[in-house]
Amino acid sequence: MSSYPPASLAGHDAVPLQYRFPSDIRVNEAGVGSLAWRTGQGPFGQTTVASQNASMAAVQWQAGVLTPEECAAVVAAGRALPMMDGRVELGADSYRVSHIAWIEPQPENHWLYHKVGALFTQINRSYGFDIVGLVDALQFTEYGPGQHFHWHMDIGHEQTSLRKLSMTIQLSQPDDYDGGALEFVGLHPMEQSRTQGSATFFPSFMGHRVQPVTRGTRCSLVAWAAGQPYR
Ligand SMILES: O=C(O)CCC(=O)C(=O)O
Ligand SMILES: [Fe+2]
Repeated sequence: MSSYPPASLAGHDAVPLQYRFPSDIRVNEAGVGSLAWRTGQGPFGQTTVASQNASMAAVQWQAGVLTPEECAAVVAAGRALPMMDGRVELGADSYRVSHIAWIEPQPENHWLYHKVGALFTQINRSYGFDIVGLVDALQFTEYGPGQHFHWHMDIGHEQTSLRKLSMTIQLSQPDDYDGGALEFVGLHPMEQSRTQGSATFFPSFMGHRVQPVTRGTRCSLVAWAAGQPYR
């Protein structure tokens, strides 16, 4: 398994606060707030600390989470479902152009849900996010020539506000297609994510995109581990 940033670059050290917020705010008639601390407490010189999370913005890869046979089975299951137009329009621009199908938790797909559950539970030992399961079905995605998914986050409104940790599994072989690179804001394109059966994990708030496929077909399985939204 590998990750960016490398685990050795970041620690789990506790960080003292420069300034502490009180638990409440007073708002005057004009709607302007001011802070007040309880007697004996103050904003400065507090001993309160917060702990760093070394994996908070880390992308991690794991090779061989699905065998080639399992990848083929997921592609067959996805293609057997009604394929939906995954198009999302952003003004005049097509934000996302691909075909998707939802692999629901029917008995024949339980093995895949168990696999995804085990992968998330294991990788979350480093992220330490408050995740409880999946609220979305598993997403099978297929990109043909010219298809892509522009920069986006997986977190958004409504149900997507529960997403914490994203995973995409490569179902295609690297030479099945050209283009189609999975990229993250501020990081170099990563070749690891092209290996068939490999999983890429990342916090769902990280900006990412899939570059246009220029030849062939790229298939992926995408899942999101969910829990209580930020608070
Ligand atoms: O196809 C992929 O690898 C990623 C797709 C994606 O970012 C998404 O469905 O949110
Ligand atoms: Fe995404």
